Amino acid sequence: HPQTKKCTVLDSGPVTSTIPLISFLEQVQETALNTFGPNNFDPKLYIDFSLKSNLSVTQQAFAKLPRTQNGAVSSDVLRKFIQDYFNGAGDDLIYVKPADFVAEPNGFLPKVKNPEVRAWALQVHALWKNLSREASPDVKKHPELHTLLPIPEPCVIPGSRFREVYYWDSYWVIRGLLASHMHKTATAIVTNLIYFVEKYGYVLNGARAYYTNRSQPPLLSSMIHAIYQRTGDKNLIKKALPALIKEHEFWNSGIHKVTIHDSKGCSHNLSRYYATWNKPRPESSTTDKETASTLSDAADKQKLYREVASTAESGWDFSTRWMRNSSDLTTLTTTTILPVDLNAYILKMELDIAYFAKVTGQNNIAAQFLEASQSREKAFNSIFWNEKMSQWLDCWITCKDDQTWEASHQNQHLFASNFIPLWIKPFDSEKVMKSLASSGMVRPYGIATSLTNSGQQ
Ligand SMILES: OC[C@H]1O[C@H](O[C@H]2O[C@H](CO)[C@@H](O)[C@H](O)[C@H]2O)[C@H](O)[C@@H](O)[C@@H]1O
Repeated sequence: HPQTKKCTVLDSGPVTSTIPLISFLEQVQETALNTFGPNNFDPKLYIDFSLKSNLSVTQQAFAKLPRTQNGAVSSDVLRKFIQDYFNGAGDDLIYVKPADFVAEPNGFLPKVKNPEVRAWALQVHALWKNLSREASPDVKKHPELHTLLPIPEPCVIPGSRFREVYYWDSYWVIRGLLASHMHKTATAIVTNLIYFVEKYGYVLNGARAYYTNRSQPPLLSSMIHAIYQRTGDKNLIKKALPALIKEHEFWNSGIHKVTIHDSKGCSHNLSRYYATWNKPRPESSTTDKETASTLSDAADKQKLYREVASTAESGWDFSTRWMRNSSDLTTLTTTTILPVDLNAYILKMELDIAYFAKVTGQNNIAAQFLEASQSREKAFNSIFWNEKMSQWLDCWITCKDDQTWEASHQNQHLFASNFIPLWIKPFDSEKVMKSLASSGMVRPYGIATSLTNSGQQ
């Protein structure tokens, strides 16, 4: 709109400072890419190393490595340096057998009768042993040597290159653990996530020092709700409530909060993804620099890095959902999109908090969060709902002034996220179910994230 004030071209958002170890490991990462080449190169491997000696000793040794005229280090020299000065990625996490694991739990999947399927389900159940870890004592004793963050309880990791606990993965981990009757392990996981809220003010993307600039889809209240339904553990709820209220504040204040006016002039408060970072993500630094290499302007690169990190906060990471041009990753514009799923998770958080407060006799809090949920429900109907398509659509926004935004348009492409509100009681609707069923996204083995085969995640 010609009269709309153009938002700042320069990236001026907040940035969380990082530890010196990360900057050093990024140098090692870059050197490794030059030395070993791009084939099978995983930048995250290098940022997950822990140090055998202190940082300055390691830095000095690195600076002294023999280099060719163009600064390259030979493969043999770099391999030896890595062996001498670093512990392997993931070595600072110790395998631990979950205390409540039994090979065949009583009453396990009672409806599954077919012996072959039961045998397979038990094999899947046994995977908990492979995926359970605790931080080595050295992580607590010498945090400056590790990018891994200490957590108070054992955890379950996604596996493979994801060697640490992740926020939203934990939701499905917990659903699985409950099916496996492992309530203690499930409770330990939420204890770790609550610890993050107490320490950082929100749940980190994952338990690494390079994940302290963003969160992930906020499903903590849903995890606690699932556990409570199974165990009736009121102590857990009492302990969790202050953390959940703090997390709610994180998503509804500062950079995450967007006040938007609808077509009738009513204002609504909704939330967006926004990372406090405007550099390449350390765990993907070489990849992000490559993505930004087509941009010549330093300010444009900075803005793109902010969008990249904010997209990682969405948990979807890269998807045409966040791109203006579906074949160009540099057109990511996540921070100017109001996402249906994020706001649905927050609405669920509000309903869960109200419920937990009621269960523990804190009626004022219950009333306050019920009211918040009603306001968000109104915003859903006004900003996200599309009557013609019978689903909710992400809303692209433009900035009106520093405080207020206006809806620019709804993104009419089909995404699985358009249907997330169905998961929450007030939106349970036959009409939307029909539109999901006919969307083309329901496939034999699950729901596709979108209908665009873009090669993105
Ligand atoms: O399963 C763990 C997570 O894996 C993906 O994202 C993570 O990896 C990215 C690159 O290594 C990182 O930048 C991002 O912040 C991490 O969360 C996946 O996209 C996530 O949904 C998933 O939780």
